[in-house]
Amino acid sequence: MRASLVQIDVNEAESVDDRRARVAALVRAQRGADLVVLPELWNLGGFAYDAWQPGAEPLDGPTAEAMSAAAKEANVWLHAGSMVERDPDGPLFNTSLLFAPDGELHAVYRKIHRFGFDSGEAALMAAGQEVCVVDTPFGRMGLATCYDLRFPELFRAMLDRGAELFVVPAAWPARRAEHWALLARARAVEEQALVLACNTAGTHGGVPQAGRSVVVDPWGAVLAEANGGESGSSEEVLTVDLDPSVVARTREEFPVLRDRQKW
Ligand SMILES: O=C(O)CCC(=O)C(=O)O
Repeated sequence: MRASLVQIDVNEAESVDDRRARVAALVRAQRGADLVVLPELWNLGGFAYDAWQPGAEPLDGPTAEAMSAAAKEANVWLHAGSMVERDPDGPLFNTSLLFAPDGELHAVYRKIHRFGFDSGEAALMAAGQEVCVVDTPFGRMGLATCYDLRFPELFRAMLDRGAELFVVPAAWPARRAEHWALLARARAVEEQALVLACNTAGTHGGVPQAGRSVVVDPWGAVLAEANGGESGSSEEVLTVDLDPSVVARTREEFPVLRDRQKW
């Protein structure tokens, strides 16, 4: 299986329309990959709070439409990262979309843990309520978003629903780049799963982004990592070949999950 994680530079110098068109072209350029992954809120910016209300879209809006078409043209599975979704009844959600190679919307995940404490997502968005694990040709895929990475109980809940790989789009700040790298590996080791974590690059909303998109195997080995860190990051397409059967093999060879206690 070939995966391409597109670590997008999100910055205010580029209009949302231009970025949408540029990202669609980047997805189309990944033809030959099996799975393409984009970061969290790449169209408006994870810290561009003022843009969320005016730029929110429904699930059949221009961003979803462009991503569906790009997945189809490239003939890839596309985890299109997340967008600000406007629910017809009012609230905004931070919503991730997974498209199949025929352009069909295969899964929708609304971010459960909102980042920002008393501001940002926590103030402006509603929390998702549904754990999301879906079948794909690469195994059962669990969907989580950015701050969710800090909550192991969500990953256990996905494991209990059969998850074998996790895809995690993010807009994770450079200031906490080491947390990002550590937590991506921790989730892979504790759930004995593959983790594909795609972050944004550049600076938006005044917040430099960590980059360091990463693919981790169930042993915690980093299979590929993009540029970035505490001093900032730039756009990069991270392509990696992986064997999804490593998950079943690892769980059989080193069966720690069998020793779980429930109380
Ligand atoms: O947990 C963190 O340090 C960053 C989380 C975040 O930026 C987000 O969820 O958007």
